Amino acid sequence: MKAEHGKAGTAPQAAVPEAEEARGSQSENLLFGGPLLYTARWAHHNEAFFAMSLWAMALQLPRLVAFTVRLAWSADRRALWTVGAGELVRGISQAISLVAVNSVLATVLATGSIGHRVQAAIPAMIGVAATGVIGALANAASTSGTGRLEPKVERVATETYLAHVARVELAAIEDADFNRLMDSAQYGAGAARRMVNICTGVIGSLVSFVAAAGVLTVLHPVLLPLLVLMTLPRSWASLRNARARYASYLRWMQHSRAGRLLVQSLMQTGPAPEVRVHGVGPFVLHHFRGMSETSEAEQSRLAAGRARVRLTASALTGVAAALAYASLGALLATGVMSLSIAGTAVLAIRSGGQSLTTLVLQVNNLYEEACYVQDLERLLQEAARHEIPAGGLPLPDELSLIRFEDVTFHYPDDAGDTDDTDEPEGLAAKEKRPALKDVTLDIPVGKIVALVGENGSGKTTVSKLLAGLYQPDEGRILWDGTDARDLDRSQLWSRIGMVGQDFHRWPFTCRMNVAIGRTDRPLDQQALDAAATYAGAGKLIAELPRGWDTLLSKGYKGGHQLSGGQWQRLGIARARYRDAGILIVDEPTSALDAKAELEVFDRIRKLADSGRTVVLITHRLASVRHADLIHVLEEGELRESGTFEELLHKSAAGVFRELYEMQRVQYQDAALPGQRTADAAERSDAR
Ligand SMILES: Nc1ncnc2c1ncn2[C@@H]1O[C@H](COP(=O)(O)OP(=O)(O)OP(=O)(O)O)[C@@H](O)[C@H]1O
Repeated sequence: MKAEHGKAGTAPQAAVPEAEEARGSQSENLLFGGPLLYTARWAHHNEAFFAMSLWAMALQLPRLVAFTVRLAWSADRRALWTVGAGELVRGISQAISLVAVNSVLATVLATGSIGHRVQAAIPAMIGVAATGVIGALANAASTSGTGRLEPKVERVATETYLAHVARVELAAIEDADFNRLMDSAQYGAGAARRMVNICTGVIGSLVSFVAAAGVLTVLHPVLLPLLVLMTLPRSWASLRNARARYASYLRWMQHSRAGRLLVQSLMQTGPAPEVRVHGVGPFVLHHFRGMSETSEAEQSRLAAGRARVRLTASALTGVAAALAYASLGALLATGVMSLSIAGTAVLAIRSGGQSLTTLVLQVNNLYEEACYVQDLERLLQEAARHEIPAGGLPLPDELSLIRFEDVTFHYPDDAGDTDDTDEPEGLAAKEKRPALKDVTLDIPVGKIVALVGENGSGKTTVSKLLAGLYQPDEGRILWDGTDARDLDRSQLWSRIGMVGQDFHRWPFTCRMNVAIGRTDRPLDQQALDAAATYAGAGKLIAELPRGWDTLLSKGYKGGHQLSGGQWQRLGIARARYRDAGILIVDEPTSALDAKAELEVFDRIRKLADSGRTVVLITHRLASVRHADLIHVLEEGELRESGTFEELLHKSAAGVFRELYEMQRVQYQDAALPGQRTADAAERSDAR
């Protein structure tokens, strides 16, 4: 995709007026709530445009080439040496060849018998042939070296990118600016790969050009400036076009991503049923076309600009060429230059012109690719800034209490990005409510602690902070008195197992979907079986077409689809296989049948008996009856804490009691025919 934006994901034909772009297309507004184009203001904010000024880029280029060479060095040193040496030899052989050609011409055009002149030119002719052979061999070595090097450089760059991204705090991954950078930087690996190829070309063309320039300067000092003059317009044109492409790419990046999203929504298995039953297909297609047309307009605008710039450059090149050949003619006519020298000069101008044009084009390509490599480099720097700190205080082996102390937390504020004028009015201004406010609560180790409350009350947020995925804005999370910020995070995570509401369904085999809970140990089939039994997934796995080896992803050969409840069992098995001291289970039974739900809660209870801490988030209040401690949250604040009995008998106005009453009534009203409802039983028992 890179600068080409691709359809719908892509960018623009008839120029779209700026004001119209700023308002966004109908599809953008309807589907995404506003225009998707980034404003130049954002780009300035991120120094992207600053870095694109020619002078700034000229200063950056050596550094970015060095960055790529370092990548190549770590990818395959031998191949790098082969490429470097191959290109150097090729360039030198071209230079020697030009000198030899000059010698052949001078000898053949000299005075004397033709047989004698040809005979005298034979050594130089052999020289031309030999340099041709050496050049071809060097070229072959360089080509094969580049072929080996390129994919490795891309792999090393991609690995570096992914390794950095995987090490950043969750808050960074959710941050809109960091996401934009990840978007633009992902093309850096491909660009680094292309830069290797271009760099090798640059070495070759540079050496050839220096040779031709040397010959020209020796022939007559005026020839070299003429040659440079001929190449200038084309250089200007290609640099200008590269800048325009990159600027457009930056601006349309988010639009491209949204376009790809639309395409994928029609291809993936997840939305496939809804796409059909709800007839979403034609709707999405309609908007795909709408977004494509907007981006086609940008492509056309770019193409028109490109054509204009190229036309101007061609005209200027024509004038410069006429000037160069007229000067050569004048030198010949005035007898300043002999015919043989003029012949060599024409050859040198042609060869030097070709080398210089190639050199300029390659430097220009280098410049364009360097823009993307620079994004990659910037991402690595930003990722390092947001990196999860390594090391820290060790966790005591025997923990007794985790305490939230006056914890206030806001999620990374993507809505409040006021730097971007595309922001829908009012959003940024709206004060965001904290997800947690002054929360103080205890999680005694080895106990079952339940978090309950209405949707959006902050239960999952508490569990994520507990798991060290975010840090509080205010307040502290103390692990036996030590602030979690100072603890070694990798140690902290080794103690935690999580089954989130949206735990990931890996498109891998059933075995890997459980074993991925603990990848730092060799695969242990016995432990896998035990975890499956624990989660009540033994029968389900045994009945899968290939048992543990069944691929759990429709759309691949042999892929199998599980039901929501079956996936939930695997999620529980995964957390159990992780075998961590603190287990966080967020709505573990929402998709389970009644029997399975009872079994799961029973097993969760037994975990606490073996000394593990269970943090249980659930809306089924009857299931928290056996919790040692229940925290009730409302609108991000802690309302009540206590045991089931304490909370029920506290007061009629208690939040827990109110929620519990609502659920209890539902079941009582639904008593089976011939059965007494609990209320009726209570009433008659009282009598
Ligand atoms: N990743 C996020 N980024 C921004 N805001 C978030 C994020 N996750 C949750 N929120 C917001 O934080 C608040 C608390 O959400 P949380 O998921 O903790 O609630 P919850 O009690 O677990 O709700 P539920 O019962 O629906 O799972 C909500 O207002 C929600 O919109």
